[in-house]
Amino acid sequence: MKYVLAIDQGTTSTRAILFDTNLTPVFTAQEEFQQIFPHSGWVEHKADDLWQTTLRTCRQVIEQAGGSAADIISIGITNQRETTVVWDAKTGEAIYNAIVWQDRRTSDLCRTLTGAGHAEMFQDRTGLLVDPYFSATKLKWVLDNVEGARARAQRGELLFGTVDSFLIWQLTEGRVHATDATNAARTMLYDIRKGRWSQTICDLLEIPMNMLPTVKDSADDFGSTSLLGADLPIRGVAGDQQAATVGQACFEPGMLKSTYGTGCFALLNTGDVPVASKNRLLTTIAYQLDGKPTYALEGSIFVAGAVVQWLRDGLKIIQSAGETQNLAENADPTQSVVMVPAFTGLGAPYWSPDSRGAIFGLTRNSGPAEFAKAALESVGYQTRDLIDAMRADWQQHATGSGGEAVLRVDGGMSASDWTMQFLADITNAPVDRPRVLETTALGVAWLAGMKMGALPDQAEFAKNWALERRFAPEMQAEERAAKYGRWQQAVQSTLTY
Ligand SMILES: Nc1ncnc2c1ncn2[C@@H]1O[C@H](COP(=O)(O)OP(=O)(O)O)[C@@H](O)[C@H]1O
Ligand SMILES: O=P(O)(O)OC[C@H](O)CO
Repeated sequence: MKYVLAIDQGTTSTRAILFDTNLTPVFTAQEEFQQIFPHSGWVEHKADDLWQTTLRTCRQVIEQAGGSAADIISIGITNQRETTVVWDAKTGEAIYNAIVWQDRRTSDLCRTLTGAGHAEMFQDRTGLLVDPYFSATKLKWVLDNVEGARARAQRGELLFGTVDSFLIWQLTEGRVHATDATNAARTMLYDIRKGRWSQTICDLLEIPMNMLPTVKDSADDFGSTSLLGADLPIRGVAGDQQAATVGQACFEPGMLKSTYGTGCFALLNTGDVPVASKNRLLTTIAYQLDGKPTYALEGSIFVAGAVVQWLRDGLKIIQSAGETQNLAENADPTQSVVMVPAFTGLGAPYWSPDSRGAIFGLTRNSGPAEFAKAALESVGYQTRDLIDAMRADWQQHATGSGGEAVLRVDGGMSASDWTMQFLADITNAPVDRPRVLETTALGVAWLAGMKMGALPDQAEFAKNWALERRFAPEMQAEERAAKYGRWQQAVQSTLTY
């Protein structure tokens, strides 16, 4: 049997998955690694943990498949995005821990950049809002705070990369320093229209451009590795949310996917047009094939499944995530408890880093069931915020009817039927859950296998997308408006600007 190996290097764990040539996942290995919180709002990973868990999980799946690496046609890498690594160009050793996308240490610097009038320039070039979320200010922080870093970078002794780049460098033993356009688009250093690193931004942030990786297509030649038992080509690379967009076959303008993991990330394909958002969404690259970028509007929510983890690990009112279903079904329908899970600030469309969570509408009878229901509903409300913003941005650009807006969902939390039904109800749009929920790994496996000519082309791949269940909106318009109104009121009162 022949396989494609997908590496999914995520925020809390690394997974290696072997797909057969029908794109069925057949073997999986997964390893969690340490989360480091040195100060409030700081989040780091040991770069070597990201690499070692990658190497180990890859070796484990190959072992599971009978040990023959020669059966692997190609490798694809998908990754937590924005997370920033700076490493020694000779040894590959990181000079500082990986600074994770959730890290807020550069919020003052971002405020200064915005205050100095640079926000528009950043949005024009990169499609992004100036926020600590992205790599640029994290890289500047390393250059400013690790002794001798900037001088060493200027001498060409240090390299920068997002996690994909770091792993490619390690896998190819230093031969390839590259990334793909989707990852580059998350750095806040890349001009998404011109398709090259922005000299203006690098000058402003004093980032030596010689430390930046070469930017390639999402299906491209990223070298090969001989560390897994055979010489294996790396041919697919994409940031995890973009890989999920590909895995969901959202190839037509107007198609929309939303992934529900720890956070939630919705991407709307806008075709070859980089739509500038007027509603505080991000403009990004969904994928780049044959040198041609396909753009997307993205809404990023920092807390989705994480609110369920909080019910389990913080409040301890459930033992497993699945229990929320039963609790929500049995909640008192006369209560209107609203939870705003702004644990680490609010992402799109509010971008309020200093907001904190709040609960409204408690009565003496509010208990675990009402809390669980409010937690699941908060995910639906936040998605509605994004979709309203997307619709507003998209309507100005889309021509023709565009058809019915359908939301394709995936990620761990999309297993929750109750949440998916509420999502359909509150957005007033059908929610489609596919049979394969491993869309992130699937997307990059397809990119890597297709590049080798071993998997179907884009049209054929899109045809194979299969629906498991459609959730159709059932809620009455009046109830929807009343509920969403309460959410809007609640969220407004947590904003700090
Ligand atoms: N049945 C469920 N109901 C509600 N939430 C769930 C359910 N199953 C998983 N989750 C949530 O989904 C998240 C895990 O999804 P996953 O896609 O593995 O996330 P990540 O890739 O971000 O680690 C967890 O936050 C968990 O609380
Ligand atoms: O690793 P995940 O699945 O939490 O995804 C993280 C996103 O890429 C951050 O932008």
